[in-house]
Amino acid sequence: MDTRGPLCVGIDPHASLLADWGLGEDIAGLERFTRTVVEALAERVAVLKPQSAFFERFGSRGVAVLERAVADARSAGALVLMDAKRGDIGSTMAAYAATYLDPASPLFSDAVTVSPYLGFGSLRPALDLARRHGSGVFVLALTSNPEGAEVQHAVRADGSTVGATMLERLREENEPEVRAGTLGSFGAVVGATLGDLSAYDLAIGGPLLAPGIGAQGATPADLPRVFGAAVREVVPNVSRGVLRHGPDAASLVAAAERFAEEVRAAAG
Ligand SMILES: O=C(O)c1cc(=O)[nH]c(=O)n1[C@@H]1O[C@H](COP(=O)(O)O)[C@@H](O)[C@H]1O
Repeated sequence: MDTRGPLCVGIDPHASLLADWGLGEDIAGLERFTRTVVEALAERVAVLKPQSAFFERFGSRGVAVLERAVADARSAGALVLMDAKRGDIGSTMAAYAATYLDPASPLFSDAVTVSPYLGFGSLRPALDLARRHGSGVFVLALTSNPEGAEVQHAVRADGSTVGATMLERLREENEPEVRAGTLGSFGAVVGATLGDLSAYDLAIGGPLLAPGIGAQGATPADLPRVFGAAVREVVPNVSRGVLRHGPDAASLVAAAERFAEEVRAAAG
């Protein structure tokens, strides 16, 4: 992020975007869309975040497009954060972890998003594998969508909210790295749409993925107000807000650069 700018661009091939780009809602359209984004941005932006659902919906050939995108983006020097939002009992979680966090897997990524709502402890296989291979895990804590509150703001027996508990668990997980003076590899997903979060301790010693800028209504200028001092650890994500400028590669690049510049100006 220091060298490439503070931005994560999502690769979300929505049917509506394929249509806007003059592409078919089929494998050829998916392939062209994905290749255009990777070729335009993988040498420039810090992080690319493919949203797995948009590829899985095309079956095995869609997943093959995703595999290729991950490999091409990584070899162009971008970090790949696989947005898979997996979560299951620990023994099954181990298989999800192997899918995204084992270097031998065709979908091996620098990091993966996971859902902790089967209990933070159920994520242990992913946390351990990420630690072993130097990759990362982003845990849903306070999501950008309004429906998230009914789960994440729920108050536990000890008076803390579920979302705050996830942040606390991540803080514990990052402790060894923080003690060694580095940023930990275990991040939280915290929506940029959520307004003032000063009630939460966002200092988890790891990165904060902040989706919601652009199509969901948040702007880079909101980041300091939402994240306070933790704004330095924020990785802002924009998907449709950049992708709607395609298929012209120069327009995609210009849009990503504009967002990165606005983030820099806002977050310092
Ligand atoms: O984990 C995520 O990336 C995520 C978490 C969240 O709380 N909200 C959220 O929008 N996302 C993802 O971030 C992207 C946002 O896309 P845009 O709204 O088009 O910028 C989508 O891929 C979402 O699935």
